[in-house]
Amino acid sequence: MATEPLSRKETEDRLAELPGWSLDGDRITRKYTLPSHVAAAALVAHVAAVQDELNHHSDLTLGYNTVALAVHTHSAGGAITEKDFELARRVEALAPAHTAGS
Ligand SMILES: C[C@H](O)[C@H](O)[C@H]1CNC2=NC(N)=NC(=O)C2=N1
Repeated sequence: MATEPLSRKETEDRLAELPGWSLDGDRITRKYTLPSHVAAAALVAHVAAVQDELNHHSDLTLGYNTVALAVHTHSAGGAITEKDFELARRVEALAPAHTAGS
């Protein structure tokens, strides 16, 4: 998986395919709302397992009924790379099973 920084246009093109995700400074971010705090914690555990699988570990924050991700690539100097979008797509794919919404 390439870890070169993506251009602004490459980033925006990929974000257009990921509703709910947006650019916040030098990271791509999304916040999910869950039906309960325990459901939110379960989503955190699931995302953490995917992060280990991909060896790509974003900030992952448990709030009250919420889970927030802020993703960039440390090894690319904090830039946004294709690895960030791979993680975002994987999280999008698993979120519906947790009834995670915007
Ligand atoms: C040694 C290991 O491959 C690196 O530390 C990985 C682990 N997880 C990571 N996560 C993120 N977000 N960026 C990285 O550059 C990164 N590098």
